[in-house]
Amino acid sequence: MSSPIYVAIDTPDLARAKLLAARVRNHVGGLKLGLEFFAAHGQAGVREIAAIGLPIFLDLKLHDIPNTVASAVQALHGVAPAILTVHAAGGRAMMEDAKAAAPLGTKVVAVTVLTSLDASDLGSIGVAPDTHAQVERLTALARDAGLDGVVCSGNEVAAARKLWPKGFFVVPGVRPAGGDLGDQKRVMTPRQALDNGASILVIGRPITKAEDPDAAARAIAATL
Ligand SMILES: O=C(O)c1cc(=O)[nH]c(=O)n1[C@@H]1O[C@H](COP(=O)(O)O)[C@@H](O)[C@H]1O
Repeated sequence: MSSPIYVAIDTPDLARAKLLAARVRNHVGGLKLGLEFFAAHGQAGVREIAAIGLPIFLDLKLHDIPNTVASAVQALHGVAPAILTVHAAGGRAMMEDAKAAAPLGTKVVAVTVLTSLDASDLGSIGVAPDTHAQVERLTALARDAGLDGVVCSGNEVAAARKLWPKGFFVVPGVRPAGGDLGDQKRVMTPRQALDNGASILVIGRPITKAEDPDAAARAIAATL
């Protein structure tokens, strides 16, 4: 079975992205490219990284009116990523239209509550300050909209999977024991996140900022 680790290649520097991807390629299951990389290099850049031969998770976290999101997803057919993100908070119609516009083999997954937010952050944007309840609510909405899965933290993934046993669960906010949290607030170790029901783990800085990214990826893989 291929590794559940997707490395977040978060850099606007194409040469660095290629180097990182090439260094970790034998010990991870896929590569995640997000806003930072896409803003700098667009689809041409995605194709260059895809040429390394691993599945691509294109994390654009689309969140707009249904027509705009569907048109953006349609415009991505040239890269047809393995996984694509939208924000569940965009609503059911937006998610339905995003899925309908996606290439056949692309899993469309919805971000529930960002792992950089805690209960008090939810309160500050007018949402009930309960991350579990909000993840569960948005997971049910994504399931009913016909998406493939959701993104949530390792803290909520067991409860979310209970609501959607066949869903595809993406867990970021993953840190090896004692690792630097950075801007993440809801974190978990890779082993715990998998045990709780994650389908894949998104791991960025613990690998990409390590002196030896390949060794860091291997060390994390060894804990799984
Ligand atoms: O959709 C995501 O991948 C995502 C959702 C979320 O709630 N939290 C989150 O951190 N991410 C992404 O996961 C990666 C985490 O990176 P590190 O914190 O460096 O491991 C980043 O690329 C984030 O954009």
